[in-house]
Amino acid sequence: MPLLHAEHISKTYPNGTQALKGIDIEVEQGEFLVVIGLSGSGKSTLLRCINQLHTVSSGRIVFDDAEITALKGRRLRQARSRIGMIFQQFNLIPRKTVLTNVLSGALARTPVIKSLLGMYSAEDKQKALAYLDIVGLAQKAYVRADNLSGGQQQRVAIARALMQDPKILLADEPVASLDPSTSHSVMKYLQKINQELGVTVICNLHFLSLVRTYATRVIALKEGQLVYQGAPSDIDEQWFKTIYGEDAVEVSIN
Ligand SMILES: Nc1ncnc2c1ncn2[C@@H]1O[C@H](COP(=O)(O)OP(=O)(O)OP(=O)(O)O)[C@@H](O)[C@H]1O
Repeated sequence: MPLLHAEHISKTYPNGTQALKGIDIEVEQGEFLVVIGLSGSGKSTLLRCINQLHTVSSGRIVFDDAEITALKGRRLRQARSRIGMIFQQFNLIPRKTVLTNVLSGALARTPVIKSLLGMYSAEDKQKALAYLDIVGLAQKAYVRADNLSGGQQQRVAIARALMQDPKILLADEPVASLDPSTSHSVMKYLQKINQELGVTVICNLHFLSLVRTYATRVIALKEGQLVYQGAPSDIDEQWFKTIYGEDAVEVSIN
């Protein structure tokens, strides 16, 4: 049984744009799956449908044995709490400390009044510090988030997502705002949590050189359809042109 199974999912936005057109994917526990494709091919929409930020127009998604596309209310919140997400723009609260930002990842199981007052349990604080250590930022716990570099902020976002005890982490172009060397650093931490904590990762990326270094499997979208799935090493020049178009040229990120 795969950890995640998207069956023939389609998404049409209210303005009529058909962003996904009948996608089938299975993701096994422990994979580091990278999604590639031109801008507008549907990568973000796919991730947002998986964690139900967007509802699918048709098809169904089964995650961890539950059909999340059919869940509502508390059961949907429970299922979603096992799906972490990080974004291109990090989405931290800039004026709060790094530790407070990480603790906010525990919101799903913290009573609203306690979270408003910043009253997190000692256990959650310990856990947040341990996750900051995993992403190499324990010494920055009491620094304001907006004093950190972009790469460090993305690592805080990873620690925040880990507070949910996710089974799967969705990363929507996590390095698109970062320079090349910082991009590798963030990707290495994602690889670390995949390999050492066993968190399955689905990550949208633009640069094939990163894909080749970090992905255990790749899928490619083109105009909302799945056009490739396989090993990163099997993406030869012909596949590259199928995915990105005849005129595309590969650019490396070192
Ligand atoms: N909220 C929305 N309302 C209407 N159309 C949308 C919305 N979000 C995305 N789209 C459209 O859906 C299509 C797929 O967009 P999506 O953002 O999923 O692609 P993407 O591959 O992630 O692109 P990028 O790499 O630029 O982020 C595009 O045509 C886009 O313009």
